Amino acid sequence: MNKPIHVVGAVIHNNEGYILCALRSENMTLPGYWEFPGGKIEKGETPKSALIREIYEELQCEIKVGEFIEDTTCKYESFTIRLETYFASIENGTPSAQEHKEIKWISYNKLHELNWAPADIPAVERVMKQCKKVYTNN
Ligand SMILES: Nc1nc2c([nH]c(=O)n2[C@H]2C[C@H](O)[C@@H](COP(=O)(O)OP(=O)(O)OP(=O)(O)O)O2)c(=O)[nH]1
Ligand SMILES: [Mg+2]
Repeated sequence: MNKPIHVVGAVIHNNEGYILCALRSENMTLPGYWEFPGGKIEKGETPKSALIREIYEELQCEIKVGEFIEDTTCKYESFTIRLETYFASIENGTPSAQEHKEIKWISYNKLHELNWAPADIPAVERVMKQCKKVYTNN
């Protein structure tokens, strides 16, 4: 297996159980897949500081990083990704797509309807389960 590229993704949620989902554009790798916004951790960064920087670059807003969700390694054809996901909430600003083809808020119980990047599937499942507990008490 190639050495995994360490990537962080933010599961940005609001108080009504909607999650901000981002569609990768034609000029990115994995075009046409939905993902949690974020990107590669750079030298000297922690997952949390990388997420804050990436979200500012990609969505022009400030987030507060919360609970850890998943750590998944996924082998694609020409590279391997280690994706760590964290819940996050918006502290300042309104998300605006700088690099993605589209961003949209989706209710937690509809997340499975999108065409997710393969590395995201375990996180999507965990988010759906955790949100279901919070919003339906079971
Ligand atoms: N950000 C993000 N990347 C993901 C997810 N799932 C997944 O397979 N990836 C893959 C796509 C990319 O091949 C790789 C790195 O993500 P990226 O392209 O966002 O990296 P970056 O923001 O640092 O962008 P760049 O500087 O390399 O252009 O991880 C996800 O949920 N979020
Ligand atoms: Mg990115």
